[in-house]
Amino acid sequence: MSVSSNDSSSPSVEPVTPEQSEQRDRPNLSDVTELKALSSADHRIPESLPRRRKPPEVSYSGKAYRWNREKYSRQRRFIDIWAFVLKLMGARWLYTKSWSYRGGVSDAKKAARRQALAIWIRETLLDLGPTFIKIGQLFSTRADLFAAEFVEELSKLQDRVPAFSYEQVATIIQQDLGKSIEELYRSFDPIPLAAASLGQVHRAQLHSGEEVVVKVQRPGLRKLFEIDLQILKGITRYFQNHPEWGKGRDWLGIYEECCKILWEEVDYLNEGRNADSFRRNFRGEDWVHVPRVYWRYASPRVLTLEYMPGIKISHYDALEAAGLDRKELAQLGAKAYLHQLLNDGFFHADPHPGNIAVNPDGGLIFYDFGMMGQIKPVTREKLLDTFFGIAQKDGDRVVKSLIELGALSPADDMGPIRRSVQFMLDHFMDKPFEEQSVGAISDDLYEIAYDQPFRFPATFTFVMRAFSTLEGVGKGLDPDFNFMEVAKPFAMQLMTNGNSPDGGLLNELSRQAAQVGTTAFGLPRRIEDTLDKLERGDIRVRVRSTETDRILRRISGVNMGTNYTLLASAFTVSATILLVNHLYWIAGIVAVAAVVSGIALIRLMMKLDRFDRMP
Ligand SMILES: Nc1ncnc2c1ncn2[C@@H]1O[C@H](COP(=O)(O)OP(=O)(O)OP(=O)(O)O)[C@@H](O)[C@H]1O
Repeated sequence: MSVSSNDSSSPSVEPVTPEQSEQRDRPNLSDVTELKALSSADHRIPESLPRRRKPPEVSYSGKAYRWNREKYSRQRRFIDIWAFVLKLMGARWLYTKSWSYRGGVSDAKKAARRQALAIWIRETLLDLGPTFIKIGQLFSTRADLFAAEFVEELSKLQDRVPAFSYEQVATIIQQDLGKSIEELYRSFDPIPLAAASLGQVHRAQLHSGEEVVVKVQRPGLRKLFEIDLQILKGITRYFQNHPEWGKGRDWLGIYEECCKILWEEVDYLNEGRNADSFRRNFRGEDWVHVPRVYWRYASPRVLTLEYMPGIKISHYDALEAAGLDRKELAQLGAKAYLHQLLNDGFFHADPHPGNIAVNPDGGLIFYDFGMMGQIKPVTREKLLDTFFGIAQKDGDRVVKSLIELGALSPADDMGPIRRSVQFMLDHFMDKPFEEQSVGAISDDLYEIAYDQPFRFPATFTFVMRAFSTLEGVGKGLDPDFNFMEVAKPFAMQLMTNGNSPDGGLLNELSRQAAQVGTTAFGLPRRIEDTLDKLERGDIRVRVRSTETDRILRRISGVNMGTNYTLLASAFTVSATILLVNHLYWIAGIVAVAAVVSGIALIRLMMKLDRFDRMP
């Protein structure tokens, strides 16, 4: 990472250009240099601290962002956000109308329009700033809620936003830690190593000599979140009450989930605690590294971490140049995730390639612990139950465990959902389990969930996203990589070593044997199942009686007959009065109405007579 400044007395913070930003994610040989720097500790950090900074208010594209300031006007945000929502609703309405397009509504054209809308949404979210960038990134995991084009476009939402000034960095550190940068750090690089929507990362050195990075939060972020989330609550309520969009969707629940995640992300003390827990979970493993937190230099908006550089896991050329085995790294990545999920129940919920690096010994370094997922032991038990259900292609068991997991909200009629799950099990289980791709499985699941009156909870979608992202990372490193293959021994170990809820596979089998035994002595299994389904309301019994039908039809016919009689009488009386008053034309029209009502009455009477004569 180059650290340079043209004017040491008054250097200005340059926003990272798209080229520089892209450079970070492309295979980059300079990463190897970075590793050498780690071993020799000869990187240069400017000794003198800059005094004046000019806040860069333009983005990489040269565009000024209205949100990039310390103070926000509630009214302005209200107008900007509602303008976006109204435009979105208008665009959506227009895009679904065939008459507005001369070219017609072929599927390809519809998809192209949806794609154009998705691109516009992504760009506008970037314009609307950090809250919306983060929400867009969160929604990019929700293929159960949004169509594929939108999810794909949102997943490209990278927070390439302007860095904020060194002056602002210095003020935040002084306000939060009560000391100036000079007092706290021997040196401090004014140019950020990375700048994202929520904060930026600077290299620094402590007076005790330790190399560190300082993560500083964007000024005014909490205020912006407060304003935006309040406005969004109003919008969410509107959507929830909308007759079409609110149907079957818990938008308020989704809003609450987003709020929880966003507030957790802006608390750097929480991120520090997460980093510590994560390191503790891997303390026995020398192949996973987590930067140490310097708690004396930490606050909700400032986090000082051990400097731990490495080659980004997606920089394949640099990895090869450093003599690292890509296949092995792919396995390690998957192993690290299975360890987190199955052993610890605490996992990194954002494993994009920018957050994982490799050190010279081939160990994995994890960054950014702002978004973590947690799976409680009881949830793990249910997950295992789901696993058994999938293995046995038992749709009932899968749905039941998913309900217990909170992954499915029980609906009045679970029949269609159960049938969809069973259909998926019958189809995707055609292939052996280890040949499945996580991406394909989650796509199937989301396809089932989309348009159904249930939603997956955030944890579940995080796990699926973490797995599919990781699968992508693994396949990039090693085209033959198969996540399921790596997962299988882990799952088998869990099932057989007593960690499983029921004490292992043998216990599970004996439990099932006992169950079968009980059923054999009692009612046949199918009757039991049917009674279960009846109790759950999955089976609807339709009782039809011809006699009741006949009576109902007759009652309804008699009702109609009364109406026609009334109409015919009213029209006849009116026509007579009009005739007496010499209003011949109107009288004629009303008389025709009276005749029509009379004919309808006669036809109805004949129909009723036919019904009565039917056996
Ligand atoms: N301890 C560290 N040592 C070396 N580099 C680090 C360290 N922590 C972070 N970085 C670098 O800074 C980048 C951004 O860090 P991090 O992801 O924690 O910030 P962020 O503001 O949460 O960014 P984003 O929202 O994009 O994930 C990392 O990708 C990594 O290159």
